Amino acid sequence: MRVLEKAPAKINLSLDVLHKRKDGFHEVKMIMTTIDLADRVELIDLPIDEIRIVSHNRFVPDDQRNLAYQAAKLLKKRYGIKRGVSISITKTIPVAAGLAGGSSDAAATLRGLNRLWNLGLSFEQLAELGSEIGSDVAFCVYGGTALATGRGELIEHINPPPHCWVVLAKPTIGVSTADVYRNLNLNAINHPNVDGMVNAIQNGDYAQICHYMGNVLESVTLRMYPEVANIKEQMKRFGADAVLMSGSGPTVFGLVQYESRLPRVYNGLRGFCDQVFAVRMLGERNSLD
Ligand SMILES: C[C@](O)(CO)[C@H](O)COP(=O)(O)OP(=O)(O)OC[C@H]1O[C@@H](n2ccc(N)nc2=O)[C@H](O)[C@@H]1O
Ligand SMILES: Nc1ncnc2c1ncn2[C@@H]1O[C@H](COP(=O)(O)OP(=O)(O)OP(=O)(O)O)[C@@H](O)[C@H]1O
Repeated sequence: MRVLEKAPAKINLSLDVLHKRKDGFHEVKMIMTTIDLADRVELIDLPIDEIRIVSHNRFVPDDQRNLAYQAAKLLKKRYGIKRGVSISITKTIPVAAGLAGGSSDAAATLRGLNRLWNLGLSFEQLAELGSEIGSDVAFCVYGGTALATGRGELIEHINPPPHCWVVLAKPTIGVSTADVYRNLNLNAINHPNVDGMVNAIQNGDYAQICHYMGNVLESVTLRMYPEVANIKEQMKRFGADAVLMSGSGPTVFGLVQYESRLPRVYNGLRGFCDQVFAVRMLGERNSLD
């Protein structure tokens, strides 16, 4: 049997870090939403008890380092499953980009294996398993739009933001999330108003959404990689309504309300970056279909 799952990327419309926890992780408060940029994860039964990763992307590990592999292994162990699976990942989401590509592949693997192996697990159970793999996986199990707290695994669903376009530009560098958190100076944080963002989204107020966009991790990544600040500047100059770095970066996204303004932003950025995308904000829970 064969099962196909869509694995969409996320962006953080707002990302605040409250403090460092005893377990070494940081307590966060952030708004995540899915966008129409997705990997494809295909799961096929194997006649032998083995997890196989197939990915024709040289930046994606094809062994136990792959988060999709870890998802399958965790499910097998937790539920004593003695079946093999081939996990074929077609990457569209740039790697190490701040868009949760690996986390979304892991979440898609959890959803897909739940179907392939008829486990009957709820999304809540899958999200709980996912949080053992990485902080972003729980959100990616559900997709949609959410306020995420804890180390990012405590998910509270909120309304989708109003429809708009998202232009993404990723410089050729890859960023280590652990390095960014490690270099964050908690005493010099300019905290974004995450509650203001929640209200703006619940009210469907596009201008206020633009107003409340903020990400404390920008301070670290922009210092490490000045080209990210340059891309932000260019995106503003080409007419995006609001511009922010996603997650720990280095991808920068810009919101554009009117389709007529999109070509100028998209084409302008193509001159600076080789990885540029113009996609729809999805934000609805059924965006995984
Ligand atoms: C930056 C974000 O992508 C925003 O959505 C996430 O906070 C990071 O999520 P992620 O990539 O799934 O992160 P994980 O794989 O769980 O953790 C990678 C590393 O980032 C650091 N980390 C991550 C999440 C968190 N709340 N505090 C942390 O300090 C830890 O050093 C950890 O070892
Ligand atoms: N399925 C996968 N796809 C991409 N990278 C993966 C995958 N599994 C493991 N990795 C490893 O994880 C690292 C980070 O990749 P990923 O694309 O998930 O980063 P990210 O988008 O910055 O994640 P996040 O936004 O959750 O911090 C890569 O360098 C790669 O070695």
